[in-house]
Amino acid sequence: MKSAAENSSAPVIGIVRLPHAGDLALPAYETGGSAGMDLRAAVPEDRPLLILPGKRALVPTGLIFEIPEGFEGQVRPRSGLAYKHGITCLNTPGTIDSDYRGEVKVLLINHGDEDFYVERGMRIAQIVIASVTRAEVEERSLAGSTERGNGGFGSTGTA
Ligand SMILES: O=c1ccn([C@H]2C[C@H](O)[C@@H](COP(=O)(O)OP(=O)(O)OP(=O)(O)O)O2)c(=O)[nH]1
Ligand SMILES: [Mg+2]
Repeated sequence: MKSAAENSSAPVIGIVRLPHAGDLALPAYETGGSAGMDLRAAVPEDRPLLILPGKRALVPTGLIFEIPEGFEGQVRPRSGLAYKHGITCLNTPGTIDSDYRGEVKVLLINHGDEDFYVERGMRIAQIVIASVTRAEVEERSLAGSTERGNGGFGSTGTA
């Protein structure tokens, strides 16, 4: 499989380190076929961030992403953290707009029943770069008829 660097059509994501990112590793695809690049927590080495059961926290990454127009970043949970500790992203997938120039942060929630400490450098979530279609909006007086009509929320049954 081609790496992103070998794939000439791959969008280039600019990344700017803020001072508290220090020498943390930049987001990277962990395997050749990974969809997401893992994001690391830029919390102080000597001050892990405690998330109590049922509570949430905005975790800094120390990074500004410059995503090209036509793409977005989707911040998604890591299944290992969810399975082992009940830690997930509250607003999932988080949306990183291509025109956002602030620090990317990850909103974690502790759905587990034990205290969870976010340590510096911990891989807390992953970011998937996806293309975006921007649509136009057109107001209409009537919606066209379809087989489904207004059926939803289980209207087709379960079996
Ligand atoms: O998990 C996330 C979600 C969002 N953001 C940043 C990037 C994004 O471009 C911006 C706005 O996100 P969103 O549109 O989801 O939030 P909003 O509540 O609609 O805020 P705004 O009014 O600023 O758009 O916040 C993050 O850093 N992490
Ligand atoms: Mg918004």
